[in-house]
Amino acid sequence: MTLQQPKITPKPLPSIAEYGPHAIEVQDLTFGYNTSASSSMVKENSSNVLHNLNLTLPTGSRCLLIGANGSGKSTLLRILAGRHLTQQPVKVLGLNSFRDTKLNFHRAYLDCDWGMTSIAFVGASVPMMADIPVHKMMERLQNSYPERRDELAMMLGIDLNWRMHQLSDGQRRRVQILLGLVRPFKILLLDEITTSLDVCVRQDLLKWLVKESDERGATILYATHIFDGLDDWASHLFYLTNKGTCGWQGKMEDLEVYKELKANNHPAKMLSIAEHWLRKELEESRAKNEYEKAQYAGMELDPTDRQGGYASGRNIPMEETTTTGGVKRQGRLSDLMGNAGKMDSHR
Ligand SMILES: Nc1ncnc2c1ncn2[C@@H]1O[C@H](COP(=O)(O)OP(=O)(O)OP(=O)(O)O)[C@@H](O)[C@H]1O
Repeated sequence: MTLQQPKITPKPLPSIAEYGPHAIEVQDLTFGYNTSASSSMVKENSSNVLHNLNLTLPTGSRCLLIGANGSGKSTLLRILAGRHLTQQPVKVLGLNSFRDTKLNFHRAYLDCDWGMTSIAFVGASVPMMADIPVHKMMERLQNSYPERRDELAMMLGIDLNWRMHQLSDGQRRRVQILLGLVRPFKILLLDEITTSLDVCVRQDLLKWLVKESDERGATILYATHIFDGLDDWASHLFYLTNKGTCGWQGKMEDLEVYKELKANNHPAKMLSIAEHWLRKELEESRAKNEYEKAQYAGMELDPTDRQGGYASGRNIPMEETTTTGGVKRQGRLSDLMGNAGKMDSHR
C-alpha cells in the first residue's frame, strides 16, 4: 500500500498572523443567490438563504452543523470555504474568507461534488472516468507529506495503485478524503462526505478527526444528517433554522437537552437533539401550509374567471341566427380574431 517515491520537501506554507481565540467569525451575515438579473447579495430580500447570521467558533473545536434540508448549511460552508462573495466580510483564521488566498494553504473543504464532472449531453455529476492511479492524483502534494498520506491511506483502506476510473462511489469518496486531508489543515469544512463510506471507515475517520483537533488544534465544522457515532464527537453545535437564522450555538455541555439526555444515558443523543429541533420546524411549516391551504380554499375563483373563461368571451351568448338562416357562433377566439361566422360555410 505504501509507495517508494521521492519525498519532496514541502514549501513552507504562508504564515498567518495571530488571530485571537476564534477560528471562524461571522457577524450579521445575510446572503442570497443571484437568481435574477439584479444583484445577488441584496440585504433585505425574502429570497435570501441566510439572514443576519452570527457564528463564532473557537480554535480547536469540533462543531456539528445541524439544519433541515435547504436551510443553508452547504451555502454557509461554501461561504466559509471562500466560494461565494458576501457583502459582510466573513473571517476565517482572522482573514477574509473570500479574498485572502493564504487561506487556501490552511483550509480544507470537502463536499459531495468531488470526483464528478459535468459532461455536455450527459449531465452533471458524472463520475470522473480518467484512467489514472491514485498516487498520481495531486502527486506533488502527496509526495510532500508521504507519512501523512500513508497514514490516511491505511486508515481509509486505499490502495494507492487503484485506478480512478475503476472505483466504486465509496472508494472514490475515500480518495477524495485522502487528497483533501493530506496537507495539514488549520480548519476543515466538511459537507456530508461520509454518506457512501462503510461503517468501519466512517468510524475510523471520525476518530482520526478527533485526533487532528486534539493534537494539532485543528478546527472542524461538519454538516451532516447522519448522527451515528457522533454522540460524543462534537465539542460544539450550531443549529441553522429553516429560515436561515441561528437557532442555537455553543458548547455541547451548555445545551439543556444534551445534559438531560446524557444524565439519562440516552443511546442516541445527537439524533434526539436534531430531531427535537427539526421536528418542531417541520410541524410549524406543516401547520402553516394547512392554514394557507384553508385560506386559499375560501377564496377559490370561479373557473370561468380564469384565462380562457370570460376573457375569451364565454359569457357572450354562444349562437345567433344569421340573415341567411345559418348559425353564427360567437364568444370564441375566432370571433375576436375577426372571422366570426366562418363556420356558416361548412353548414
Ligand atoms: N447555486 C444555487 N443557486 C440558487 N439557489 C441555490 C443554490 N444552491 C442552493 N440554493 C438554494 O439555497 C437554499 C439552501 O441550500 P443549501 O444547499 O445551502 O441547503 P442545505 O442546508 O445544505 O440542504 P441539504 O441538507 O438538503 O443539503 C435552498 O433553497 C437551495 O435551493
